[in-house]
Amino acid sequence: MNEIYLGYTFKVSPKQPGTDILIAELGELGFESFVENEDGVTAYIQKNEWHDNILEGIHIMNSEEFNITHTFEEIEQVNWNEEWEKNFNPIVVDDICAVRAPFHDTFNTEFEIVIEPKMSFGTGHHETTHMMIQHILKNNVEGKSVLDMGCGTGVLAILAEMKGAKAVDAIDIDNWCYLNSLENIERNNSKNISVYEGDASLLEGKLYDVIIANINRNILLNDMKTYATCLNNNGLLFLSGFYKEDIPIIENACNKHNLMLVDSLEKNHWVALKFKKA
Ligand SMILES: C[S@@+](CC[C@H](N)C(=O)[O-])C[C@H]1O[C@@H](n2cnc3c(N)ncnc32)[C@H](O)[C@@H]1O
Repeated sequence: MNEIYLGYTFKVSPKQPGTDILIAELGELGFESFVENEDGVTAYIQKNEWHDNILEGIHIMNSEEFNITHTFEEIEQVNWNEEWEKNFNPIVVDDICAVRAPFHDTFNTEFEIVIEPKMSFGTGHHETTHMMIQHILKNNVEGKSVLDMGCGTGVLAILAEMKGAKAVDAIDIDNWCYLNSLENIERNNSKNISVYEGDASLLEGKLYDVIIANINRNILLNDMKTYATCLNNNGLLFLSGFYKEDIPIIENACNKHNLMLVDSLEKNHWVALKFKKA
């Protein structure tokens, strides 16, 4: 990765949920990597994706509820490994599933996933990844065909495979995530996962028993019809990447396609919903 990046360091008060909201908004504008710190977050964007007024479209910066200041610098070469290594602690979800880096000690949990996340989203630290892991742990995927849409590091696809899914497709629109998922799949010795770079247009003619999509509200709404078409009857759809306030709009879009809400998890304002196709 020799592209030139701009690194914005934001101080956010109150830090939560301000930092999460800010990260979600920056992600929509093309910022692609986020390193949280004590006061907020440093967000990176490639220079060719950047323009002078980029921060003007960020609603939370004009909100009276939060005080956000920032500095920024141009960076010739970011040492991504160093960045994420200093910020990546192993996590254990419900004492059953650990997500750790290759340099951490092993855990004695039923499932252990080794991830080298680099710039891809999905170390299990983010609330949405954590809750999607919880959903997968609670549900039977044995012998099922699974789609992990917006796979990031591939962490959710890897867990589904470890839990006995017979075939898993993992798709991400981002080239870096696609490559990182391939690496992590090999690292975890996953045999039944196929990774593709692209979006919902790759799904034509596909059918799954379970679809997992942790992306964001607008992309989920946009692609809902495709997900519904690709889901077998009685199939399960797990959705995350949006806030509690977005539940009615997401549920409404799902209901239009015979997808009924059957379970929900919430963590720091983020939610992860389970739908069943009638
Ligand atoms: C919030 S991350 C989730 C990563 C991982 N599944 C997890 O749970 O940690 C969302 C991922 O969706 C990808 N993405 C964004 N838009 C997409 C689209 N239209 N189709 C497929 N993937 C997309 C992003 O590149 C990013 O890796």
